[in-house]
Amino acid sequence: MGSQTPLRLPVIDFSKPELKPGTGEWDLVKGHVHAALRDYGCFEATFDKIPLDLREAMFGSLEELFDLPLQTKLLNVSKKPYHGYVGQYPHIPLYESMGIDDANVAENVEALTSIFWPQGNSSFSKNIQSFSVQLSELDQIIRRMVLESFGLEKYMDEHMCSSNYLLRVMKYKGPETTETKLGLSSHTDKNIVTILYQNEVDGLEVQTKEGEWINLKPSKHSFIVMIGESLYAWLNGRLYAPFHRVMMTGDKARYSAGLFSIPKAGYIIKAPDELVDEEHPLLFKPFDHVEFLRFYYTEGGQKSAAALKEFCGV
Ligand SMILES: O=C(O)CCC(=O)C(=O)O
Ligand SMILES: [Fe+2]
Repeated sequence: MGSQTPLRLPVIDFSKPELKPGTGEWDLVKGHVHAALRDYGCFEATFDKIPLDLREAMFGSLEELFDLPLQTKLLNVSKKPYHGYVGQYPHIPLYESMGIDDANVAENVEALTSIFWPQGNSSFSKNIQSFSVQLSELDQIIRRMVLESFGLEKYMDEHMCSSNYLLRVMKYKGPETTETKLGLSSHTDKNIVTILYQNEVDGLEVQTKEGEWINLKPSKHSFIVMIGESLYAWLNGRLYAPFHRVMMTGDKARYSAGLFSIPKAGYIIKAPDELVDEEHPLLFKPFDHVEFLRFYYTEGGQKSAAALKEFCGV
C-alpha cells in the first residue's frame, strides 16, 4: 500500500439507546456493519451494555482459571474438537485456552466450575455466564442486521435458533523478549460470528484482503467482531472471513475472551436460493459444521490452505 498511516478497522457504535430494529439509527448502523464485514470481515464495536466492573472482573476470573494446575485444567474435555482445554503446543508455547460450551446457560457453567473448584466458585460462574449472556445480545444484533441487509428476514428465526454459544477464554504468556513471538497462528474462524474482548495487552492482528496485517488496539470499551466461515459459506461468499493471528511482545500476559456463535450439530449450512444466481454461483455444497470441524482438525485439514473448499467446495 505504501501509505504511512497505519490501517485501522472501522469502528461501529452499538451503545445508542435508540438502536432498535425498524429505527433510522438501526438502519444506519446496519449499513456500516454490512460494509465493514464485506470489506474487512471485521470491525471494532463499542457496546456499553455490559458494565465495566463485570468486564474487569472477567480478567480476574481468567487469571484464577489459568493459575489452576495443568491436571485440573485438563479435566475440561469436550466431544467437539477444540472445545475443551487447548495448550502445551510446541509451535505456540505462549498459548493456552479453555472452551466453555453453552456459556450463557447457568447450569452448564456451574457444572464446569464445580469440576475446577469442587468446593465451588460462584463469582467465577456468575462472571462467565453473565458476560456470555450480555455479549450474546450483541451477537444477535449483528446477525439480525446482516440478514436484514441481504433481505433474508424470512430465515431469521431458523438462523437464530440453529446456533449455540461457546465462550473460549485465552491466555498468552508474555514472551519476555523485545522481539515479536507468535501467540496464535494465522487462521480463519469456522463459526458464525466471533466477538473478542481483551485486557490491556495488544497482539491481535487481522489481515486485509490485500494481505496487509492490521494491529488491533481496542479500547477497554470496545470489542472486536469478525465473521467465521459458517456465515461466509451460508451467505455464499458475500461477506469476508478474515485471517487473523496473535503476535506477542513484552512480559505481560494477554487475556482474551471470545464469544463464538456456532451452528448446532446436525444443522445443515446451505446458502439460501436468494444468494445464488448466475453472477454468484454456489460456492459450497450443504454441510454440517461439526463434520467440517472434524475434517479441519485432521492432518489433511490442517495442511490445507482452504479447508472448507476442500471439504465441500462446488
Ligand atoms: O485472542 C484473541 O484475541 C484471538 C483468538 C482467536 O482468534 C480464536 O480463538 O479463534
Ligand atoms: Fe480466531
